[in-house]
Amino acid sequence: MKKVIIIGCGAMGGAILSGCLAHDIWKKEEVSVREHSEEASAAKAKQYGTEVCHDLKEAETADLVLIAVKPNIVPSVLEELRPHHPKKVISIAAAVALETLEKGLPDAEIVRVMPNTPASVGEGMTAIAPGKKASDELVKTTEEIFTALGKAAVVTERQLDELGALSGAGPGYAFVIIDALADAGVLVGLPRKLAIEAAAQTLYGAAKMVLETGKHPAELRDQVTSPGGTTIAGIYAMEKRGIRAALIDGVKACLDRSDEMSGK
Ligand SMILES: NC(=O)C1=CN([C@@H]2O[C@H](COP(=O)(O)OP(=O)(O)OC[C@H]3O[C@@H](n4cnc5c(N)ncnc54)[C@H](OP(=O)(O)O)[C@@H]3O)[C@@H](O)[C@H]2O)C=CC1
Ligand SMILES: O=C(O)[C@@H]1CCC=N1
Repeated sequence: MKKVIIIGCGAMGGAILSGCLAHDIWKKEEVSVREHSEEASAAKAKQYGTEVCHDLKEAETADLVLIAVKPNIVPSVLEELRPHHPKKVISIAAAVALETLEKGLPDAEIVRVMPNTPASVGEGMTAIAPGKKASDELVKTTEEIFTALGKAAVVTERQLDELGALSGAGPGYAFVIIDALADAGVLVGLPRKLAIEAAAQTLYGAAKMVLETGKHPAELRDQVTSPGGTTIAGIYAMEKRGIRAALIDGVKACLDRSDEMSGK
């Protein structure tokens, strides 16, 4: 039996946990969760049907420790963990560099990972950057976990930060776009529920076409835009309002904030 400790079982830690349980990567009894208090840990354990990590001493014998707290909490978690010499650690914290993690836990094999919340429904996109001491086995285990929860790519640490701004934060952008398209549907007369379903399914279907055909998105867009037709009129109006520049600026601002947070 494996022993996995999840430190911080919020939006992302919980998404990874539910994905791993659903895909039989971990069994409930193999996982213990730790929150900032015993009470909070018990509540999360009850929610997911897992065990509670009562004492970080348990990290001494754990096969894997997943750090999934907010970046500003990571230093205190590293301090708490250090005396217990965890062997294998995955950190999903944005803007907390491998160098910082390796200084905090000098004995551990460490991998930095940038997942996203669609991992909870098996459609995640995860970047994996191995630390200096990370064994091939830990990288393989990490790839196995996140491939089961969607797509995963082993990349450099800089690319992980860049992907953080694209795919890590990306679901946030996508939900805004879906919400805005649904508003547009309501504006032209559709019921809200139908408008949300149509907006979400349309983005999902378009994304699937890009992934399955391997065609450039511009080529697929051309198939929708008849000359002098309706779609090109819509795209022209959106381009005039700077839709592309808004998205590019958004990703750049996200990366700049990540660099600022990690002191670059
Ligand atoms: N959300 C996302 O889409 C993504 C997040 N990440 C990264 O994942 C990490 C977690 O983010 P997210 O899940 O959104 O944050 P959440 O706040 O949802 O989750 C963090 C959890 O950690 C708990 N916590 C706080 N202090 C401690 C502590 N000392 N020990 C144990 N648990 C503690 C929090 O409890 P409480 O709420 O009571 O404080 C909360 O349940 C961040 O570092 C973020 O950068 C990476 C990719 C995507
Ligand atoms: O906004 C955040 O801090 C996290 C990092 C990537 C997605 N969400």
